[in-house]
Amino acid sequence: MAPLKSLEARYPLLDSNFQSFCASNGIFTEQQPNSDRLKEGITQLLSIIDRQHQPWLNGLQLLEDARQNKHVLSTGFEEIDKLLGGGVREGQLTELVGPSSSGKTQLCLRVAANVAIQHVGRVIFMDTGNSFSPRRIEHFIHQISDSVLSEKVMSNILCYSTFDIFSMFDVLQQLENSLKSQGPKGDCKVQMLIVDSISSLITHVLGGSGPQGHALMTAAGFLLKKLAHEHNIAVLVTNHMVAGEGGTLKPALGESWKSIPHVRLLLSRDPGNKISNISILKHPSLASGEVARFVIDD
Ligand SMILES: Nc1ncnc2c1ncn2[C@@H]1O[C@H](COP(=O)(O)OP(=O)(O)OP(=O)(O)O)[C@@H](O)[C@H]1O
Repeated sequence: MAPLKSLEARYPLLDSNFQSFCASNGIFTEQQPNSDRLKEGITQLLSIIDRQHQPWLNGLQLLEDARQNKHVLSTGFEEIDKLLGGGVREGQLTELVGPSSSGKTQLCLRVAANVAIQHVGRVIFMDTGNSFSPRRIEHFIHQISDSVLSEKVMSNILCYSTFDIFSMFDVLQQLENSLKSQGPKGDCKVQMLIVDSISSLITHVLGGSGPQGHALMTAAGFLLKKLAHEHNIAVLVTNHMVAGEGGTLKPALGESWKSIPHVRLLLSRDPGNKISNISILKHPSLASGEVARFVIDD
């Protein structure tokens, strides 16, 4: 027990309970107190424990991480990419706010098709309102490129239907477990996670005066940002709009949500007009208020 005990002062986690657990499971025995293999095992165990904690990163390491892992994914719309400095960024939570029929779902489907084609990555689409349309995706794939194999691209877009916030947590947890076990060099990297719409899941639990709804909303935002950051995924969520005071439209997830996403974009389209407008409401490195015009489908 002596070598493990000697580590106790440096690593308080290796307390007497931990040592007894190791001893009772034969991880450490009195017979081999100086075994090199055992020391190696302890070092490995400690590094696993260390990895459970978020490391402190300095500015240089963060810059290196941004350069190597947090790529910008083209949306497939030149005008939006130009507005956003290349597209949506891995590691960030991007929110698309817009009134009903402004084209949020259509834009998500088109972006999903583009990411699966251009970036040869996997896209997870969480459908909360039966809005996912494989036919529409196929249509967009042919629109983007007629030379790609649509079967292969389609098979890289996975759809999960979730109709309440708790099943969304379950799916996100499963996703996190599979990403952890797959490691960074999995066969086909998950590059984008889309939740259309996150507001329809959260507004159900926000009603009433209790604090649980807000806690669930914050937990959902935190989990999405954690997945984005730790697994270098671009997360895109939609937020519908509701009538506020005087009938003016406002995002369904309002004041207490707006600090959660890294990027907030407002989508709008006049009825009967093919041209959509997208403007920056919030961005960590770009000015708000800039607008781009684009056409989702010719
Ligand atoms: N399969 C389709 N083919 C062609 N146009 C479509 C198709 N589905 C939807 N649209 C068009 O796209 C417009 C935007 O629809 P979309 O579902 O993207 O809006 P939304 O912003 O997600 O609305 P909501 O918040 O109500 O879900 C629709 O009004 C319709 O004109």
